[in-house]
Amino acid sequence: MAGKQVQVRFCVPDLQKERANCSFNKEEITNIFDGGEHNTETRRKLQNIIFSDPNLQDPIPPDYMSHEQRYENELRKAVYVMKKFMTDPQLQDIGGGPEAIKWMYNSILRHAIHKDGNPLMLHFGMFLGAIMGQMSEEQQAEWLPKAMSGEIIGTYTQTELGHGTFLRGLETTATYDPVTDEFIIHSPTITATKWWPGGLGKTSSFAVVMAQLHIRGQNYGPHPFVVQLREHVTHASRPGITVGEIGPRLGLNSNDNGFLRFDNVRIPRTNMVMKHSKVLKDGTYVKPKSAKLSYGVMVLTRVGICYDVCWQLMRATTIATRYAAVRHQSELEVGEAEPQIIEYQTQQYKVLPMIASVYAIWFAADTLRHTYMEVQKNINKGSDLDLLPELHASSCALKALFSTDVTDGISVMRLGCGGHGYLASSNLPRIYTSTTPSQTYEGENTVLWLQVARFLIKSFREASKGGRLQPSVAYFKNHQTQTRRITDLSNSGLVSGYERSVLSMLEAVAKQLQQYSEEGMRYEHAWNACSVRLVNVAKVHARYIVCDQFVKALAKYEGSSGVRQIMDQLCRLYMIYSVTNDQGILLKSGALTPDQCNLLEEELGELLAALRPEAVNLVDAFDLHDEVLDSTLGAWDGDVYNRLYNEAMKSPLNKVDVPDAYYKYLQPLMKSNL
Ligand SMILES: CCCCCCCCCCCCCCCCCCCC(=O)SCCNC(=O)CCNC(=O)[C@H](O)C(C)(C)COP(=O)(O)OP(=O)(O)OC[C@H]1O[C@@H](n2cnc3c(N)ncnc32)[C@H](O)[C@@H]1OP(=O)(O)O
Ligand SMILES: Cc1cc2nc3c(=O)[nH]c(=O)nc-3n(C[C@H](O)[C@H](O)[C@H](O)COP(=O)(O)OP(=O)(O)OC[C@H]3O[C@@H](n4cnc5c(N)ncnc54)[C@H](O)[C@@H]3O)c2cc1C
Repeated sequence: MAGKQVQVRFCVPDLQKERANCSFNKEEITNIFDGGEHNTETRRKLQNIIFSDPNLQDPIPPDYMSHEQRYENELRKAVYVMKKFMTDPQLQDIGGGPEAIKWMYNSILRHAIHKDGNPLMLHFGMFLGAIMGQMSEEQQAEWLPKAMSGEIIGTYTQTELGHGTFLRGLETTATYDPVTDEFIIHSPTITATKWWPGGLGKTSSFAVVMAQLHIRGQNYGPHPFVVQLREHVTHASRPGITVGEIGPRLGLNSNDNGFLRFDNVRIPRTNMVMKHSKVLKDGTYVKPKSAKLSYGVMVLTRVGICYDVCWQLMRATTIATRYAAVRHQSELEVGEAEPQIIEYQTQQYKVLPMIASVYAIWFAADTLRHTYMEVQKNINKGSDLDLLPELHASSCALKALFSTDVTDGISVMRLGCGGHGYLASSNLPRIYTSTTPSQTYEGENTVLWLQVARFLIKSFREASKGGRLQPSVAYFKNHQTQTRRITDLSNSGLVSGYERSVLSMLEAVAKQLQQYSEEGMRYEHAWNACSVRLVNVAKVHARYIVCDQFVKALAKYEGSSGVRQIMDQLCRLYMIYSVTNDQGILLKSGALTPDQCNLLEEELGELLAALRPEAVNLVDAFDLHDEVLDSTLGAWDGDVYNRLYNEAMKSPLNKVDVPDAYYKYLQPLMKSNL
């Protein structure tokens, strides 16, 4: 147990001092992020199993491996995990087998086993997600056992060379042939080539393929189909299939992201994924309740990404905070000992708001997950889909906001570790390169912001007509009666300040849209001409949601007073950090005055000072195992300098005193200049 470990494990004196006085129960916080005591126990049990298993160690640091070695090493571990989890009796109490694997890959532990991606990530994420969320019960009975057991490995292939964002523009076709009761899957152009899917290059034997459904010359839009790509046993690509890997990326280089082309590949009609839309044998198309239900796997993944980036921020803040408590530099007072860098207010301003952000993200992600589950329940019951626009808008808003905040936050954590933060052994570079693509995949963020804006403008118009509003925009109902200025600076006052700013921004942009329309501009062009403003208002609305959820989560919190108190401080810090960052917006909308901004900035300084003594304890409470951190700077013992030195010794260049390259290139140059 983390609490007990504190008593017995070695750590450097600086960290001992930090840990000596803790005002709250760390274990209670650990349980929050695990989703309950039982989950904490399960995670720790899994940790003990996987981190003591030599088969899950890397033979050399992955940074020194070739492209092929990295892929092979991660695939080896992923398959080992699957086999081990299928049979290990210790795992039976968490469902054993596939359930245990799913459990692990849906937790922070996946980042500990697979440090730079995992060839089976899309299999466990979107392929299984598509089977469970998009297939009929009959289809699930056929496909789920095969996918769970690893008999087939799949991925989700939607993006093409020519189109990622604009789904309706996909070019891959699935044409129904009623004579043979088959679909013909085809890539008519170079730009129709599927491009990017994880695990597609060399790993997957099957794929869910998004293709334009054509029946008797009519296009019914993009629909998902299951296609076999590789033969059983030999794994050779099947006739009509051209498949391979797309080459090195900024990060996640073990994922074998791939390309895929189809040359009139025939699949049975029943391989269309048919929970929502169907094609009958005679070619009749059965419409879904909403055309957007086939986008459901993306929505689920956007929810998952909110948690995933939160875990990345937990790792980065733990590393940077511990390092800030161990690192001494410069002078606060002339002639005095060099202080821990965490004593500098500017350093506190780097780490503490990011620690607070972890909580903010977690609570908002949890609410989003519940909305997702409610919508799923309604879909399964066949009841109305009223909440679908709310779910779409909130999942777009939070995925876009959190992927941006966390990527930026990780960058700040790296800078906060000075030069050592740039070393691969700090793990901050890899945490960064694994997180930044979340701003692009599963919906490029600008595009998602524009989806949110579309929802906001629609809701704003609805509000002015007194119409029904979705929960996240219920506050629009007051928009005509409210004055803009807020008078109290409490958390609820600041939340209200955000509400008023969103409304003020919406009013202005709606007016501009109207004006362009009156001047004869087509709506789509007017929209484009206002889109920078539209993205801005969507971002402020998203920040409002997160602040609001944080305050609401604490209002419901029933734990100890110590934890409650520290979370109140973190919530306050998050609110003031956000508002002061956005003060231009809040001032412009008239929600705040310059004097109020000054008061908030003063309070921000006081909060940083109040939270400073708790910083290390706060990140300890995330309870991240050293294997999860994988960092010379962030390990629990704080033995930073020995770790840095030992890692440097692993560089292959240090195997010999004088490398061959010297004799080949440098020596001739140096000799010729003698
Ligand atoms: C403690 C428990 C923890 C559990 C945690 C579990 C953690 C799991 C870990 C997760 C790991 C994450 C690792 C992820 C790896 C991911 C790999 C990446 C995979 C991919 O990238 S797959 C490809 C993704 N591609 C995209 O996202 C494409 C983006 N484009 C689109 O989504 C759409 O094309 C777009 C932009 C929405 C436009 O669609 P379009 O059809 O053109 O729609 P319109 O703009 O015309 O709008 C029409 C109308 O429809 C509404 N709409 C659109 N989409 C949806 C939707 N999905 N749902 C509901 N409604 C939707 C839209 O709002 C419009 O409505 P109107 O009423 O205004 O008309
Ligand atoms: C690491 C990684 C893993 C991935 N894994 C998968 C996977 O497993 N399966 C899969 O199918 N795909 C996958 N993708 C693809 C990913 O989903 C797409 O790259 C993403 O949806 C963005 O689409 P795009 O590349 O076409 O970008 P584009 O849409 O071409 O974006 C380029 C620029 O154009 C702008 N833009 C585009 N449309 C608009 C608009 N309407 N309004 C304003 N601006 C616009 C964007 O904001 C952006 O600045 C992956 C991508 C990455 C990076």
